[in-house]
Amino acid sequence: MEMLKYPSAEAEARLQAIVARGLGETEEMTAQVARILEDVRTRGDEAVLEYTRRFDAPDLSAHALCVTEVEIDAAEKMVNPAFMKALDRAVEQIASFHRRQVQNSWIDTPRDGVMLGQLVKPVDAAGVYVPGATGGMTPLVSSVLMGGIPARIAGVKKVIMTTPPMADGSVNPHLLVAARKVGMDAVIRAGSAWGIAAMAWGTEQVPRVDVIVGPGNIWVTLAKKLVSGMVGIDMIAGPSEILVISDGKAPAAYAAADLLSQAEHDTMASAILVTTDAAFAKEVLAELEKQLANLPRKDTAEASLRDFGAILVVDTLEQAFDVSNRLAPEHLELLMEDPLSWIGKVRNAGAIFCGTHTPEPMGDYIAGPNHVLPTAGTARFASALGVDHFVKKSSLISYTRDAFMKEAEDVMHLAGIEGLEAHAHSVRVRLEKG
Ligand SMILES: NC(=O)c1ccc[n+]([C@@H]2O[C@H](COP(=O)([O-])OP(=O)(O)OC[C@H]3O[C@@H](n4cnc5c(N)ncnc54)[C@H](O)[C@@H]3O)[C@@H](O)[C@H]2O)c1
Ligand SMILES: N[C@H](CO)Cc1c[nH]c[nH+]1
Ligand SMILES: [Zn+2]
Repeated sequence: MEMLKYPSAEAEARLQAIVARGLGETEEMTAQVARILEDVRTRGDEAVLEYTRRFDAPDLSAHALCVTEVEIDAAEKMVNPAFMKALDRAVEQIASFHRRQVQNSWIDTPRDGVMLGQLVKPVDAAGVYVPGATGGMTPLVSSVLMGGIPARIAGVKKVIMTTPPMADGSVNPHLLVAARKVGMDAVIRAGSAWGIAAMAWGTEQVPRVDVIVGPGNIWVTLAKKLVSGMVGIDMIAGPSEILVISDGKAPAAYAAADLLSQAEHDTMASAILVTTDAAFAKEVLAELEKQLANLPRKDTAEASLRDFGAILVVDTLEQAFDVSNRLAPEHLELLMEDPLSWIGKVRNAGAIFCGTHTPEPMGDYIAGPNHVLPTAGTARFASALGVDHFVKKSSLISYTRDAFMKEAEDVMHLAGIEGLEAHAHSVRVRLEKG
């Protein structure tokens, strides 16, 4: 990763390349995902099992898509007290944050004889995708909480989750314990596009859901995009992103560590530093080298920094915020003095982390807000996963006879302009009755 002065032609080219990454899909990838979706739609469990065996768990047995209660009982005996303590704290803090998001139904009487309102109702069934990488290598326990807790708070009756199994067909015990903790009704061992397809269409063993939420790699995200419309989806929550704005006053080691925290997620993740301090930029570059050397996921992080990373040196912090607003990053870190006084400059960002002691991973695991966030520039219009993604709102309308009489003429007039006589007649027939 090189250091670039911004604005400059080189920095512009780099930013364009990062923006152009989008989801990173090719036509062939989209076609492949479409084929998988169709295959699962027509062949159900047989197809899901085939893909799971081919990509993740060669030894998966024929009837084992759903994890059993016995497996979860066994998982509870495998996890240690430190995990349970951390899990309990995370659950409590995430639940407390999401309870504040609940919207109640309301009724109003804005005009004499007219009652209007909005009924907020949960969807009947929701599916939570929990990433696990090939063979369940990076089981995102925290994503179980981020999907399950808001669904439960919204009042969804049936909440299931699906995740790629490990090579022997088992699911990581920490995922299972977290699933029981948030009250998942079923855990399905199926990752990638076939996991999404199973929940979207329903199969013999997997219940069909109304809404699918959760993050994932390019295959998961493409599948969610393709099934959306037939089933609700939360957003495009693809490969992770971080943009750090720094005035150079925090230790360079912090900035480097925070960039790597997201780069290690995926070769397609993106990590960018924008700073007003050229000497600091150089120090961060050196720190990245140093910290990368000891990272177990060095190869992934290195590829991410090479392809979608950048260190930009700007003249002013205002320029730094311009760059950030253009990219609309999933995570924006304000690693600077008095970050709150700059909040007004942020227009597009999934989540904003303020100050030296708020590294991005606090939000990934424990702070309370959801870590499922819009990526690929979609923070321009999309928001963090929350209770709202699990409800729908029905409008409520009621007129008394007198109130109807007052507005009937106007309705008939508007219907006439639209050329919709039956609409007008539905009002006229009542007017004529008096
Ligand atoms: N935006 C967010 O809110 C957010 C939150 C957490 C994680 N993430 C992102 O989620 C992703 C997690 O990715 P992951 O890989 O660890 O787990 P994942 O579960 O998303 O992907 C693994 C699945 O993809 C399958 N797969 C691999 N190669 C494939 C291919 N060629 N065709 C079809 N399927 C294939 C694997 O077999 C496995 O089932 C990362 O990109 C991470 O950055 C995003
Ligand atoms: N940073 C991810 C969102 O992009 C969420 C996560 C889960 N576990 C670790 N990180
Ligand atoms: Zn993370």
